[in-house]
Parts: sequence; C-alpha cells; structure tokens
Amino acid sequence: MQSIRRVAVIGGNRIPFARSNSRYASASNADMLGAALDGLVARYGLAGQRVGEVVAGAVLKHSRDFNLTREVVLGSRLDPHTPAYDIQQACGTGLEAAILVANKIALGQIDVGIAGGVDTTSDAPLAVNEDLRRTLIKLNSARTLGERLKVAAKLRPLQPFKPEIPRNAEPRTGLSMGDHAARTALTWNIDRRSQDELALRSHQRLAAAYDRGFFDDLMTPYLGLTRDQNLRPDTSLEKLGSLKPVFGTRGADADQATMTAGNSSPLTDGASTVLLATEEWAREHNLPVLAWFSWSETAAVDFVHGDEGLLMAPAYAVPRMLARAGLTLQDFDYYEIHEAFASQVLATLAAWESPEFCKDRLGLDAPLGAIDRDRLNVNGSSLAAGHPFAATGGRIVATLAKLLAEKGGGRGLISICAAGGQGVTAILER
Ligand SMILES: CC(=O)CC(=O)SCCNC(=O)CCNC(=O)[C@H](O)C(C)(C)COP(=O)(O)OP(=O)(O)OC[C@H]1O[C@@H](n2cnc3c(N)ncnc32)[C@H](O)[C@@H]1OP(=O)(O)O
Repeated sequence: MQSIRRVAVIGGNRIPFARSNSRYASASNADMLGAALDGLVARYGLAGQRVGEVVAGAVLKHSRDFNLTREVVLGSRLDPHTPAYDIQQACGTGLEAAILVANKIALGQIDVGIAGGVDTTSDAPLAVNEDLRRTLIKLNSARTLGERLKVAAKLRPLQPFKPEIPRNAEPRTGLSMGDHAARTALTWNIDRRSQDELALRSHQRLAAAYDRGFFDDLMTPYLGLTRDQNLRPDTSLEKLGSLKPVFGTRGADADQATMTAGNSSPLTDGASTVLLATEEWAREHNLPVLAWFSWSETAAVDFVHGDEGLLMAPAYAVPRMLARAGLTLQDFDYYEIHEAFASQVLATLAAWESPEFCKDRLGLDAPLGAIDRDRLNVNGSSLAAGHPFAATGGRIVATLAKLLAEKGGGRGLISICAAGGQGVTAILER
C-alpha cells in the first residue's frame, strides 16, 4: 500500500476578473482559462513539461467544449501528453478541482498537477428551444430529401428564434441564488447595515492588497485589465446604503429585502489556476512551498424538501472537517469564506454561533462559536473581486497559500457555498 504524501501549494495565477459584458465580452472560456494557464506555465517554468493532470471546469459551458480543459492544455505550452479533464460542482468547481488534484498527489498517483476554473456570463451558452433542437436532430439524421422535407415542414415560422437562456437559478425551485439567499437572510435576521459593512471591508481590503503588490505574482494582466474591474476603492457605507434591494423583493416579505447590487457578488468573467505538487517535486524544481493542502470536506443540504438554506452547506461541511482534523473553529489564522452574498457569509457565521443550530442540526454539545472578524477575508473576497463561478476556488487557494507564506506559518480555512445546496471546504497549513 502507498503512504499518504504531503501536498504542497506552489502558487497560482489568475487573470483580473471583469464585469459581465464588459472587458472580456469577446473572450471565451477557453481564451480566459488559456491565459490563466499560460501565466502559470511561464511563472513556474513548466513549458514543455508533462504535468500529472490538469483538472478544471466551468459552470456555464458551450456544448462544443466537451473537454474544455484538455483543449486548453493542447493550446498551451505544456507537453501535449499531459492528461486533462473537466469537472463541475457549481461555485465549488475550482476548489473541488484542487481537492481532486491534491488527493491524487497524496495517494502517489501523480507528483504534480494543476487545478483551475473559468466562467463567463458574457459568452453564455444560449441553446435553441427544445422543440427546435429535437427537430434539428431529426433533420440531421434524415436519410433522403423526402424525409428531410417532411421533418422541415414541422418547423413553425417563429419557433427558431426563441432561445433557451441559462438562468442563475435553481432548477428545482426556479428561484435565483439571490432570492434563496434573501430567504436565508430573513431566517437569520441579517440586517442591511452588517451586509453593507462586510461589502465595504471587502473593497477596502482588496484595494489595499493590490496597493501593496500582493497580487503581483498571482496574476497576469489580460485584455487591458491589471486589477479586478469590479473593485470600487471609493465606495462607502453611504453609497452602499443608497442602493435599492434587488433580491427578495417579491412576496409577503418584500418590505424586509436587504440584498443589493453592492452587497451581492456581481456577474463576472474570469479564470484562475493553481499549481500543486509533492514536496520532492517542489525541491527538484527549486520552487518554494507556499502552504500545505491538508484537509477538505464537502456537504449538501436539502433545500428542496427541508428548510435548510440553499447556500448553507458550508455550515455543515466545516464542523465535519474540524472534527476529522481535531481542530476548533478558532484554530485558524485566516478564514476565506467566499462572498457569494454578504448575507450568506453572515448567516453562516451566525449558524456557527447559534447553540440551537449547532445542537439540532450539527449534533454538537456546544456552538462552534465566533471567529475573529479581523481574520476573515483579509485581502477582500468575491464582493469586491467579483465571482466568475468556477474561478473563485483557485483565486482563494492561491490567495490563502500566499498569505500563510507571508506570515511564515499558520492555518487557513476555506469555505465555498455552491448552487444545488452544496458546500466545498478545505484547510491550508504552513
Ligand atoms: C453559483 C453558486 O454555485 C454559488 C454562488 O456563489 S451564489 C452567487 C452567484 N452569483 C450571483 O447570483 C450573482 C448575483 N448578482 C447579480 O445577479 C447582479 O450582479 C445584480 C442583480 C446583483 C446587480 O446587477 P446590475 O444591476 O447589473 O448591477 P450594476 O449595474 O453593476 O449595479 C447596480 C447599481 O449599483 C451600483 N453599485 C454596485 N455595487 C456598488 C458598490 N459596491 N458601491 C456603490 N455602488 C455600487 C452601481 O454603480 C449601479 O448604480 P447605477 O444604477 O447608478 O449605475
């Protein structure tokens, strides 16, 4: 039997994130993931090398991109003998890709691997409507002109022009991510001011991190962007407080809606990659280790039949991971909690502080307790940087690993909520 090996985070590379339908409007997922990968390959001298595996994904993907990651690898300077494949776990995709690569490294199946993620809401995969799709398939398989004419005769004049537009909504409820989060915000009494304060801190901290050059070796400029386009260093509590609610604005609780464009992550385009390896590989290639990828856990909640909030799965995943690792919630120097919405971060923290939630839902004798908020998302997070769904995991892993390297030691927690009621979490240590 093989033994478990330590997994090193060597570094990451991403492109600055762009607002939807803006700077990257004409870039495809392949273009953006390719740019993030090219930067990583250049930074770590991987040109011509056969990497164990490249695992990445996109939440919104064109049907032509059967294996987007492999296509991107074939277009890169990596050795074409590098295997590559796509995965998808909504906003957990990038972190799940890193977990997959880390597990293969730990088990001795590969020595080095790259994880990544990309998404674009500007170049969304519009599909033709279902009737037309089926008719076109029949048309394509018709063998004679007569058969083709018979199928074509069934096409109604305006039918082809009604496309199926992908929605940022749960298939089983029809509600958007934001409307689900708005329900959770009500359940946990998350007030508007706390959400706006969290959003403000995210912008201020991301701006400060850029100003001190933190991202200089984690990012490759792309299509004229050198910083995340959503970053608003000049935003204020007054400006945030003046924005109108956009989620939870229908139904009986509409007057209690608190979620705005300022305290919700924006629709974003972007890509990220992370390099993971064994200690030996890092030594042989003369590359310093930023941090160790030590634990991970996923969880899912039943938001369809039960009353668990759609984006609350990390509240369950983290305590399970802590129990396995023999740690408490307070044993961390940094907390990276993906800011899908300010209210969802605050609801997760409230759940961990709640004796009822921790007893009834987690089966614990005592609440997990509060965290030191000064250690939360210290370089900003998705509210400021933006959130190109599958690319967020890579952004967070690289950011946290570098933070730990800068500090010289410590432990960081990663928590990412995902559509479908899932949560992906991990621990990095140094
Ligand atoms: C998917 C998973 O698996 C899990 C998850 O992560 S769930 C989260 C997934 N992501 C989402 O659901 C995305 C949610 N976001 C959205 O749908 C949209 O961004 C949104 C509806 C919230 C806003 O869209 P929009 O109206 O086009 O935004 P935008 O025009 O940029 O902003 C609206 C206004 O707020 C202002 N604004 C936004 N942020 C601001 C800030 N921080 N400070 C000051 N003003 C701000 C803008 O300037 C704009 O003002 P004007 O109208 O005067 O120009």
